[in-house]
Amino acid sequence: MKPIDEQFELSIKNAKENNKEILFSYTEQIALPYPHQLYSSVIRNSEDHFYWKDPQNETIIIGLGNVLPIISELIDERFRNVEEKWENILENASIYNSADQPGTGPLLFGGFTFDPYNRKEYEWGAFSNATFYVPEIMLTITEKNSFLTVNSIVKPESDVSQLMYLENQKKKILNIQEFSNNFISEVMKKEEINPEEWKESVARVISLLKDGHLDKVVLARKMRVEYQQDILPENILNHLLDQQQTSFVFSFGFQNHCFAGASPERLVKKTGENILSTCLAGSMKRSNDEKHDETLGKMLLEDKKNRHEHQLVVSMIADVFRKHCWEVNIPDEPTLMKTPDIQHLYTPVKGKVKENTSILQLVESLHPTPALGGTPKQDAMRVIRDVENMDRGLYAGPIGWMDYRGNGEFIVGIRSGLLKGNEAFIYAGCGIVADSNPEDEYLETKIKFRPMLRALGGKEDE
Ligand SMILES: C=C(O[C@H]1C=CC=C(C(=O)O)[C@@H]1O)C(=O)O
Repeated sequence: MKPIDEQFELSIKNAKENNKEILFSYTEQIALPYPHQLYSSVIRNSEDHFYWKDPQNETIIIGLGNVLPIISELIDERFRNVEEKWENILENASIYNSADQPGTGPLLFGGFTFDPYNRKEYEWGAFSNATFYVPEIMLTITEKNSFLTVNSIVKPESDVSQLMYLENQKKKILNIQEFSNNFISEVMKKEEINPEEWKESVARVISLLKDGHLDKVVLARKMRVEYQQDILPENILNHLLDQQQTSFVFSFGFQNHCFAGASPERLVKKTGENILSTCLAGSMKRSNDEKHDETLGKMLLEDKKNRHEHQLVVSMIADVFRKHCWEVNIPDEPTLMKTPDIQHLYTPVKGKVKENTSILQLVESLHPTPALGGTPKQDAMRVIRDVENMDRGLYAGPIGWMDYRGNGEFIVGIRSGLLKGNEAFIYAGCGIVADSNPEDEYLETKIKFRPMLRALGGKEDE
């Protein structure tokens, strides 16, 4: 591969000849100059940024800056709209990448809100129904290698000074020396939003489930935490990385808002023709005592209500996979997935996808699974809109990335919160079925708030 300056000049020539703006992207393999403890510091002072890490540390992707936003306010068409815009950009792009590693080269990072039909609350003002962007500089760190990608929009009038600017920007990501600190300013106020009303909503939904055609509805609620000073996303990320090593850890900064969390739930991963999804539903608290923790796990595996909640998710994901795949692999029985605060029933679903099926088509077909919405899907969404009385924003929505080769990974944005100035809004929900109990569901959401509360430095509830 030719050096970056030669490739850049070729791209300028190309832009001039065709009289249009093109995306220039150049990826090189690098030796990472610092240890992983510094990763969270990379996002410091960067308004638009993202950080992504899967639980196995297979792929860490850190992006800074935003050279190309792809935003959609469409409702049903938002997935296709993002895909079309992305395809148009890629058609003319100048891409130089000799690595065949997924997650390198030009890549879109972002997310879809949970329900574009719902009203918007002020805290989610920065995010559209679909909010994605291509970062200016990006690090991709795999188990064995590290790659640096720079992206830039080349215009007919561009010159090499643009490249000098990019070289400077590269230093931002390569010359990190200082650790993020763990400092979080004092919590001034911590409030659960309408907890009693929420329990009443759960009771209403239970009676609907008892006499209607609905099988399951997931209801969520929120907490608001207020601090003396502005929250620094890098410090929250640092905490999440320390505390939630078995989850996907993400931070999505956009226009001074940051949606961050540690989600245990993959929506879909696509690598070539291989796809993978995770059915995660049915929950039980954990115990510090190993024996008791095992007993709790066994109780969960044998509990009829939780197995029913879980099976609805498996059936739905299996249907979507059977539609899009020529080979599907689903274990007969769930196993347990444990995070520090809670354990879940877990079934991984694998498939080999038919040709020409994109990751966004899969995201569209899967979202929301009955782990976040309910069954039947559309009726459950209507009930959530009616009774939840809240804008979920990106909470429980598909959050993730897709590269220019069509590989990518999306999770559902749970165990998460929105950081905005000196306020944090955090969210937790649970699956309601006919034999649920409002008080138990309330206690379950309390446990699900813990990972974010702990990361935010707020006192954890018992
Ligand atoms: C909706 C959430 O969790 C989902 C994922 C796993 C288990 C769940 C449950 O047992 O209810 C939920 O479906 C949340 O954490 O906010």
